[in-house]
Amino acid sequence: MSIQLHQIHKRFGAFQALGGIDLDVASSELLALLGPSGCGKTTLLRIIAGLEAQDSGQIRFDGQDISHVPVRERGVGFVFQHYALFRHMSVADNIAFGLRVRERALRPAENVIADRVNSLLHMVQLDGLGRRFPGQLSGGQRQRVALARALATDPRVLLLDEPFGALDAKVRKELRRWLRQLHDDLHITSVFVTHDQEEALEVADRVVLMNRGRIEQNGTPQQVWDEPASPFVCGFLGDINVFAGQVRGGRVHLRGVLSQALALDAPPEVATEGSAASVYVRPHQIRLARWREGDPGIVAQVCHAIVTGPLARLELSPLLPGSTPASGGDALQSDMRADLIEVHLPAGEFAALNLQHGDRVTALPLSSRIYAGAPPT
Ligand SMILES: Nc1ncnc2c1ncn2[C@@H]1O[C@H](COP(=O)(O)OP(=O)(O)OP(=O)(O)O)[C@@H](O)[C@H]1O
Repeated sequence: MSIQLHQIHKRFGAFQALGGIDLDVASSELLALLGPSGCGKTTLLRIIAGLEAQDSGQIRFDGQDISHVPVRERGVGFVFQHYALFRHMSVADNIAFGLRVRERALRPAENVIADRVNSLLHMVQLDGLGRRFPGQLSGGQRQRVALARALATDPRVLLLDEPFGALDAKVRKELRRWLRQLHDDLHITSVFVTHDQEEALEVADRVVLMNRGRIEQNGTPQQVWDEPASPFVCGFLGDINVFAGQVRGGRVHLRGVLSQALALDAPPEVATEGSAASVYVRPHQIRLARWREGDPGIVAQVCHAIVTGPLARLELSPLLPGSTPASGGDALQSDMRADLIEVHLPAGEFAALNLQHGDRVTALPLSSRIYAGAPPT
């Protein structure tokens, strides 16, 4: 079952929650709606489900307009963040619920329901736990029951709202891999909401980045990671260093930090001489070396370093323009400080550099994304 959304608008009073969403979800696709709190992800999911009415725009399932079809007739399964299981019902009764509330003519016989419940319990790896009550299960188990319950009625579309949001990091990781596996087995068109970029990139076939009720980018995990379409997307997907720059002679020169022999190629859309640019560099895309006169890079001092397992994370304090790296311009003492630079490097490389607090280094961006305009303040 494919889903097509066309120009979905939604207001809550004067507040525009969705400002014209166009989105196609292919049949059997697992799509993530990703974005910061309040950007409209849940509202969009609820509109697809029919739990919320759009102000305008169309929703089609397999090309058929279901914009005004009530929730019960849309054939969607829904999983919420907070389990939403019936606490007074056993696990088996929870899973059977959607089948038992069907009108008499469509309701399966009790033995058919029992078989279905058993096969769903098996699918979510909870064999033998049908008689337990939700209070006797772990959070991860409860979410799997919620998923089994959503699947019981053979929905055409599965919608999941932060399904693992309330779980601890380890269980969350396990369950998202398991969800991916389950999706690969069932091929049910699924849309899930998350504000966790790692979760979206790891699990989804396609990621839709939302911001303030609009879609900023729509692409495969690889596309949005490698080619973020906007500063917002770049900043949202993982840790980032942002530098102010200026175009001179077709190249971008950094401002606000002291750099040596460093100019970056300006992309065509940022080529106007003298114009402002923003340079986005991920912490692992920086090469670090002990400072030497003339070596290319941003001149900085080591502020802070921690090693966790295979990774060293450093914070560097860049020297300010006009200071001289060899003698003065002590960035650590200065009142005027630029933002700290975050650098990630393999722990072995960090150990080999043998850096101490206050040591002077050059930080060379190996790869960057450059956008027109000054960085956001
Ligand atoms: N029933 C409502 N009445 C008024 N405002 C609402 C209502 N539902 C949502 N909103 C507002 O619409 C905006 C989008 O909400 P929504 O729940 O879709 O965001 P979200 O991206 O899912 O956020 P989160 O990740 O925090 O759940 C928010 O500013 C929210 O306060």
